[in-house]
Amino acid sequence: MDSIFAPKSSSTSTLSSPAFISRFLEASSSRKFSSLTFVGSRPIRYSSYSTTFSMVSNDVSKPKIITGDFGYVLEDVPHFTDYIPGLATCSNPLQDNPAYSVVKQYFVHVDDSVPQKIVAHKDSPRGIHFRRAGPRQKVYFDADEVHACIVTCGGLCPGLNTVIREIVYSLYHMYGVSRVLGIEGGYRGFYARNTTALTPKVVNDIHKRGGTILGTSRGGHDTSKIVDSIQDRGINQVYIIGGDGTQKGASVIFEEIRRRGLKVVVAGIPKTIDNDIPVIDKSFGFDTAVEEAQRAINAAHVEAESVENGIGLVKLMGRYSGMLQFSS
Ligand SMILES: Nc1ncnc2c1ncn2[C@@H]1O[C@H](COP(=O)(O)OP(=O)(O)OP(=O)(O)O)[C@@H](O)[C@H]1O
Ligand SMILES: O=P(O)(O)OC[C@H]1O[C@](O)(CO)[C@@H](O)[C@@H]1O
Repeated sequence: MDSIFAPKSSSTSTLSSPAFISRFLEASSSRKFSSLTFVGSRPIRYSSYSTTFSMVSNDVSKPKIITGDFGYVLEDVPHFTDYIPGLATCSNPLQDNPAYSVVKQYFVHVDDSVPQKIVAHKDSPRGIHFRRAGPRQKVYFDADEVHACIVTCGGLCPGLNTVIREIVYSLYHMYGVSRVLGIEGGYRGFYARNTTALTPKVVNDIHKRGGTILGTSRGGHDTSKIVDSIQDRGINQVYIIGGDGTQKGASVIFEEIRRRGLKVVVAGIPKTIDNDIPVIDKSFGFDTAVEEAQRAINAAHVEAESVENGIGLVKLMGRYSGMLQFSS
């Protein structure tokens, strides 16, 4: 969440790139997260270690690839600094926050990236890397300037309300932002009349409830109407929580925002109860799903054991992913 705020573009020799781990690889299952757009960006300085960074593609429809020495490949994501050069920056408000300023190395270094594969051989190429998430020292928005919105799309997953709450709390309490709007009922809520003002008070208890307080839906993705609404409402940070379809939608929203040259950040927050995203440790809600599944399995086990030739059958969600079944 901190990565929505990105550090300063230095004046020379920089390439802009997003701060969230930008691009999740396709899952081993059928789920595709190939076009996630995450927010926050920072310049990539030519570091002393990797001296040959070069941008291979800066087309939003194609992967943003940066290469370096020893077979280093950074699969980056697009960001508004790609098309709005020379944006002013300011210090991250967290630098003055006693809760964070005491922690050494709290901020993510501009050159930090996360390797796709942990195991490597001494002679093998360094391989594919992703932008590392986390707070940067410099950000692109003044707190007063920010008008954020949050939307949830696709199916339900445990933890959606917790994610909404954390975004609101972080924006308010860590970054001093006071305008956060809840878009109701998924993508189509952008062009509906109703919205919800999200304040710490409004979201205080929502993590104790299931579902999403914003409501969700499938369908209703009209890109230009959505971006019209973003523009008309003066929104400049868009937090989109949802699955692979939702992230494809987020990607085309960003493309339209880019086409219009708007200084608007689009943050895709991946939601999958199936935990089928490589690179990240665990997707939110997965643990709860495992716990619930265990309850069902245990109950079925008791039933099955209590009768002669008893069989317990529990059907779990997951389609082509076996993580939930395996873990339960
Ligand atoms: N290729 C796409 N381009 C634009 N919008 C899309 C695309 N695919 C899906 N969407 C939109 O994203 C929203 C959610 O998509 P979808 O119903 O596929 O759920 P999902 O995000 O994949 O979540 P789940 O994993 O629960 O199915 C819908 O409003 C849908 O219109
Ligand atoms: O019923 P369908 O179309 O297979 O989709 C259900 C899938 O959606 C999810 O509920 C969420 O992605 C999966 O767990 C599940 O496998």
